[in-house]
Order: sequence, then structure tokens, then C-alpha cells
Amino acid sequence: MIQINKLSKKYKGADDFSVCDLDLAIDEGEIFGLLGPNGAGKTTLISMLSSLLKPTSGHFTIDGLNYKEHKNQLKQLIGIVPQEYALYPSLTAYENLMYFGSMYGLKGQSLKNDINAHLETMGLSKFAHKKIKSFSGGMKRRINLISSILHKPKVLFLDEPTVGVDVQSKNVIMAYLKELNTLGTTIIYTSHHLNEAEQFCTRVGIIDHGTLVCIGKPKELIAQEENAEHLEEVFLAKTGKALRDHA
Ligand SMILES: Nc1ncnc2c1ncn2[C@@H]1O[C@H](COP(=O)(O)OP(=O)(O)OP(=O)(O)O)[C@@H](O)[C@H]1O
Repeated sequence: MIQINKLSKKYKGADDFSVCDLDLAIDEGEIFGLLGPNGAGKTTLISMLSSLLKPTSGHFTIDGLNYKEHKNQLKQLIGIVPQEYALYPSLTAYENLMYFGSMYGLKGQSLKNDINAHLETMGLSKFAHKKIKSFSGGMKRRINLISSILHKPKVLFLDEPTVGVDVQSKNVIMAYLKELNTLGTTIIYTSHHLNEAEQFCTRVGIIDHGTLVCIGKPKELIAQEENAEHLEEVFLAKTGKALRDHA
């Protein structure tokens, strides 16, 4: 479904590459977790794949479509849930979703029905007509997610979808993603929650300093690492214990 070849990104003025010569293939129907320490290059990679950021070199295709030649087709094919909320605070949840649906050419009763169904699944029906600015972080994350999948993307990219949300919201979000995946959506997401990734992902890739340091099924990676019982131990063995502070 996704084929990445020698993909690199060096930001303007930066000394180093944030993503460097990265090769990766992700199959249709996968839930692929992109893991790595702060500054490893996860957001940079996912931003390039979701066409938010221009690669410095290399290329990739999604469902056979090249990002350089098929920008508009790719826009319909993929959904993007960025780290920051992309919502209008002065509009209601419903108004936001109607707006984002219309951006994909959706309209009419079928859009309204879809919005109502998603709000119901996410436990937000009774807040549909409240303004976003009154919503908690977990509620905003759920609306943000709905706004990205109204056009039924085949591939969904999420950058830390459960950061800053409580356990209840997290459970609803992860169950929702699982359901989308069961219905056929390929999911690629970044996370620092290793336990969650261990349970949820078909495969994970650990990235550090812009390159993939290991890739595989969580259970296999754990079995291959001496004395490891969980993905966290694999992660620390592959990326080390040094802090990644920089300014
Ligand atoms: N706009 C930018 N300009 C210059 N350098 C950047 C920019 N965005 C990110 N970087 C640098 O690129 C590297 C990778 O950053 P990136 O945000 O992709 O990492 P990450 O793995 O997503 O980290 P985190 O877990 O903290 O979100 C870091 O060294 C970061 O400082």
C-alpha cells in the first residue's frame, strides 16, 4: 500500500538530516506504529507521507500513486490527523464537521447522517451543537479524528492521536481506530505509548536519528531481544537511555 524509497528530509538551515535515506513498505490493512525518541524524525516522516512537507530527496507511492504526480488523487485517498488540533474554536462540533466534510466535496443528508453516526460512536452526540472552545482536550481529539475520516480514506495517518487525553478518551479513540481498520483502513500512526503500540499494532518501526533501527511485529521484536518482556525494553535496547534534549 505504501512504498517508501530512500526518503530524506533536511530542513532549511539544519546541519543534519531529520529523515535520512529511509526505505519502508507498509501493506494494505496494517496498523503500523512509528515509534522513536523525541526528535527522532517521526513527525517529519509522517508529514512527508501525508503531503504536508516536501521531501528533500527520495520518493514514495501510496496505493501506486506518486505524490509528485497525483496530489489531488492522494488527497482523496488519505486522511491526516495532525498533532495540533485543526478545528475552529468559535464553531460548534457539528459546524466544524460540516465544514471539513465540504472540503472533500461531501454534502447533503448523507454527510449529516455520517457526522451524526461518528459523533454517536465517539460519545459526543449531546455536544454536537456546543462550541469547540468549550471542549476538553480529549473531546477535541475525537472531533479532530472524525474530521479526518469523513471522506472514508483508504489510508489514515495520525501523529500522536492520544497525546494529552485521559484513559477514557484514549480507549474510545483506539477502539474507533480498530473499527476503521477492520472496515479496511490502513493506519500509520506515531506514538510514545509503547504498551498501546504493543497491543494495537500489526507491526512497528523504531526510528532514531532519522533512520529505521528495527521493524517487525511487536511479539517478534520482543522475542528477539534478550530478556525483553515488553516493547519498552526493545525500544531502550535499540535507542539507548540517553536523554534527547536539544534547543
Ligand atoms: N521546522 C523545522 N525546522 C528545522 N528543524 C526541524 C523542524 N521540525 C523538526 N525539526 C528537527 O527535525 C528533527 C526531527 O524532528 P521530528 O519533529 O520529526 O521528531 P519526532 O520524532 O516527531 O519528535 P517528537 O517525539 O518530539 O514529536 C529534530 O531534530 C527537530 O529538531
